[in-house]
Amino acid sequence: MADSAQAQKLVYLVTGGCGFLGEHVVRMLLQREPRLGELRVFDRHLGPWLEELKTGPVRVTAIQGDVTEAHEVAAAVAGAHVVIHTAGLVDVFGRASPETIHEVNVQGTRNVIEACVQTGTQFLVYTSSMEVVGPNTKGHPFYRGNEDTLYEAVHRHPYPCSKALAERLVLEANGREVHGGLPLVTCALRPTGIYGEGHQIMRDFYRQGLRLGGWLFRAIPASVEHGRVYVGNVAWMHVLAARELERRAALMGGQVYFCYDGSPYKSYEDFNMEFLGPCGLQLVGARPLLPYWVLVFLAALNALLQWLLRPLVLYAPLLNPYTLAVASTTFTVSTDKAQRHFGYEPLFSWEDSRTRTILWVQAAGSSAQ
Ligand SMILES: NC(=O)c1ccc[n+]([C@@H]2O[C@H](COP(=O)([O-])OP(=O)(O)OC[C@H]3O[C@@H](n4cnc5c(N)ncnc54)[C@H](O)[C@@H]3O)[C@@H](O)[C@H]2O)c1
Ligand SMILES: CC(C)CCC[C@@H](C)[C@H]1CC[C@H]2[C@@H]3[C@H](O)C=C4C[C@@H](O)CC[C@]4(C)[C@H]3CC[C@]12C
Repeated sequence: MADSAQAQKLVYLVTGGCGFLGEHVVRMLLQREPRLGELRVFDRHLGPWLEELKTGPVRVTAIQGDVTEAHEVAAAVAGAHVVIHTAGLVDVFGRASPETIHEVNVQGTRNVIEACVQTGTQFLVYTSSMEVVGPNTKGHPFYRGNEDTLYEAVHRHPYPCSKALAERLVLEANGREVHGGLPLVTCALRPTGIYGEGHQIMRDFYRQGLRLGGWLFRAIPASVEHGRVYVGNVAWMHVLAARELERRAALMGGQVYFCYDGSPYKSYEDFNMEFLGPCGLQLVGARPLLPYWVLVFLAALNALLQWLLRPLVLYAPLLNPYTLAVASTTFTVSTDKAQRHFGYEPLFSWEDSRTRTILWVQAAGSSAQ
């Protein structure tokens, strides 16, 4: 990737490339990365949509593999110039065990780093999460904060714990010597709640609203702001960061960046209504219909039932003490660090992001997808 090799074609590897975000990163790379020569898509579960990409001008290689298997990761990384590591177990509902979450998110990330070092891959972009910062277990608001805002990050839940540990590994690996003698350059991107085409929780809320005759019931006060960012912009930020890591290694190496765009600051439910409203749903109540303590009680009851039923059946509802805390604690970002460091500007306006998401909810909600 030297000056003389401007026309050199690059090999990119996207782990988790068949997930919600990963698919957008894969498609974005194909559309917007002119130096792309080969795109390797690594995932435990490969999507059938990959087949259609194989007919284009860029070589697309689908690799079924597990990030917890070091040899599979090393084989996929060998010869790649850039790795975008989005693979992760996103579970805040208690579906997977804490050990499994740790294994995939922490050991999987360690395997990716070691594979880069062993095989000589120099550039690594890691998909972190806002949750490496918060909301914390004390319910402190993070109001339009940035990467330098002081905040007491206290993690107990396995998912944010694992993302925080993995992010630290990635940042600490910056500067390590990779095979061939060059330094590894890493950075971490921290999306807030991602929305857009492929967002399964949004689709689930839509279907639930349809089942309830078109009504959803407000649970969280409208004054609680929850950060959201459009998936296309998060993908674009990954592509840009990966592209600029080489040229701006000294500035970007070892840095974290919140993902942001022009999406409005709203409560989780009011934000969802931006899409579900035009799809025919209504949110009942200007204020929460149930007192907060009732929600706390129901969330605790769900956690107890999950624990009691675990030997028999997996009971993993959306409401639990952790998701209630996340949804009811203000956490929003306001920053321009990605713009200053690597020239990021959102590719999709809020209007565009909204329209694309509405069209997807309408299509996905009515199909058996
Ligand atoms: N969805 C959000 O709101 C959000 C917000 C912040 C950060 N993130 C982060 O973004 C990344 C992608 O999240 P997503 O929402 O697209 O989730 P997702 O579940 O849709 O995608 C994750 C992908 O990783 C793959 N994967 C899981 N375990 C694997 C393993 N052991 N080996 C190989 N592949 C494996 C899955 O098959 C899946 O395709 C994650 O790292 C997540 O922590 C997501
Ligand atoms: C209390 C109920 C009314 C609603 C419950 C909503 C709950 C399922 C939602 C609220 C906030 C959501 C999380 C948030 O957008 C950010 C992230 C970060 C990311 O790394 C993984 C997904 C996650 C945890 C969202 C999961 C769903 C949450 C908790």
